[in-house]
Amino acid sequence: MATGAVLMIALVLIAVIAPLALKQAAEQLTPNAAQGPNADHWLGTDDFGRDLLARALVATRLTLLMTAGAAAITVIAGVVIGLAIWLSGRRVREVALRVLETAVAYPSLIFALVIAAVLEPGVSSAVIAIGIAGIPGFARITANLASAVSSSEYVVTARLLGVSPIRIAMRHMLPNMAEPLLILAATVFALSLVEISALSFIGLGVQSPEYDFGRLLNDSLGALYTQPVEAVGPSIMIALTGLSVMLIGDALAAHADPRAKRRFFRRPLQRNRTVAVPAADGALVRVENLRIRIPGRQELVKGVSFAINPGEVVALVGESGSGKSLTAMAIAGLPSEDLVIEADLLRVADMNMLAEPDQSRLAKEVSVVYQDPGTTFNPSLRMGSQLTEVLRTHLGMRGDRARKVITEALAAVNITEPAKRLRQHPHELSGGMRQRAMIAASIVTSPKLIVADEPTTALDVTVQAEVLRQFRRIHREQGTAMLFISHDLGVVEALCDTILVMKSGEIVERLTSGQLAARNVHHPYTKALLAAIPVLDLGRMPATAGADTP
Ligand SMILES: Nc1ncnc2c1ncn2[C@@H]1O[C@H](COP(=O)(O)OP(=O)(O)OP(=O)(O)O)[C@@H](O)[C@H]1O
Repeated sequence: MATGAVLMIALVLIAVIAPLALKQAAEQLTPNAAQGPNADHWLGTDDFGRDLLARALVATRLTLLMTAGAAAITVIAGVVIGLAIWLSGRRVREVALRVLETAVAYPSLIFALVIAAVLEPGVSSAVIAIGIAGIPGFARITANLASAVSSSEYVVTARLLGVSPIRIAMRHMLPNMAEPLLILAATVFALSLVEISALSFIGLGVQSPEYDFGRLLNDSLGALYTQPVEAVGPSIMIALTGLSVMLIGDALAAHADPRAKRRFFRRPLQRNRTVAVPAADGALVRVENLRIRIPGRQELVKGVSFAINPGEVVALVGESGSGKSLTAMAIAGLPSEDLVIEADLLRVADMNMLAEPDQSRLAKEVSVVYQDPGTTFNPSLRMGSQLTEVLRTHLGMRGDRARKVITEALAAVNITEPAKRLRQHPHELSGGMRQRAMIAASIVTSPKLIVADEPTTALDVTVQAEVLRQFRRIHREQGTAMLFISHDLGVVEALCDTILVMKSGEIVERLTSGQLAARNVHHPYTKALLAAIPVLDLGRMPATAGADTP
């Protein structure tokens, strides 16, 4: 952004100052005709003895004004038309979209040439021609963006509430489309620059004695073999103007998509650390003094320590934003790339999670079940190909064998007609079914650890009970260790051996299941959580390995 902005500021300064300071050198006829570059005329002079550098700099004002004018016509008309299409009735919209599609199929420069040829050649006709020629493309893109926003719940609600279409467009739609539109506007500016220069170059744009970059290029054509340096000034100015706008557009795009930006700032995990660490203490997971922070800002997780023994079910409980998911995802090897993860020790089995552990081993030994079964699966792929992916990729199973294994796993989590489910898309399954399918997929590799991040929160109470039953069964049958995240003590009471209560990035209380059952809690926050337990009677799980709470 900085380079693009600095370049653009420099160009604007040139556009303001050059016509005032260099007009004489740029336009006064002198006897120094057709000189090559020299100390007085850095780019030489033209056939009339005018300074070529001065002319290129003076032309910046007219070129920028024309480009801005054309881009403004395209963007304003494009946005108005694109929004109007989505605010009008279905019939008008269908016809308008087809008309736009036909117009977009026609190359905009040829469209501009036709308009410019019809109008009298000159500055305003070039601006109007290029501006109008860009409208269909911009309107089409705006209509596409508007189509996504107009089906969002807040727009539908506003419609139901009787908010006027113009108000819906200004308050609800435009602000939510502003970022991509701004980025596109930068592209439109760069395109308009090239097209306006092209029009002037072929004689349909700016007419002598006025001159823009394209007109200067046109003037240089006659002397291309004898005085080729004449083309250098306007060419460089066109390239610099286009470059500055595209750099600004790129920066806007990076700003709109933080993931694109964070690659540059990514603080990698300590790659130089050894991948394998000794696991002599018998714990499956050991976390010592885990700290997670946003670079340059406060810590989100502030020195958390705990262990999970093989076969143990540990719960991380706490209010929203207390750092449960961050802790769990660091353990699962899925930390957010824009965060800094530090710890004295962070290991699963003998894998050092601060280094980059072997992906294939990680996929087999640690499974993750996420909160929202609606977003876990790719809606465009059938369940079969998604559920069998880990088996095919990491266990090298062939398709039919993988399908057989996953069919059995689906049946084990009480999914009816499992073979049929594999042929279905995610939306054809209920939320509870999708979550159980996720659980089935998480156990087929016989992982040592399942990290379940609020796996029941998005489900209704009866489905919650079924999903919890499945976790309990898996634990009983396979002895898999689990890290179970919840903000609900009632849910974890039925499932977990050890309960770690988190608040503001710290573990404020550690409880065994016995202590929790006996309501033997001390921290006021834990007491408050206990008071909020909903009734969900699942019975207790059989006791497993004892809690290891350093
Ligand atoms: N990538 C990130 N960049 C900046 N802040 C983040 C990031 N991820 C999480 N946070 C912040 O860290 C804090 C802890 O987040 P975390 O997701 O661990 O909370 P949680 O306890 O799991 O809450 P919930 O129950 O709502 O999921 C929150 O304040 C959150 O806004």
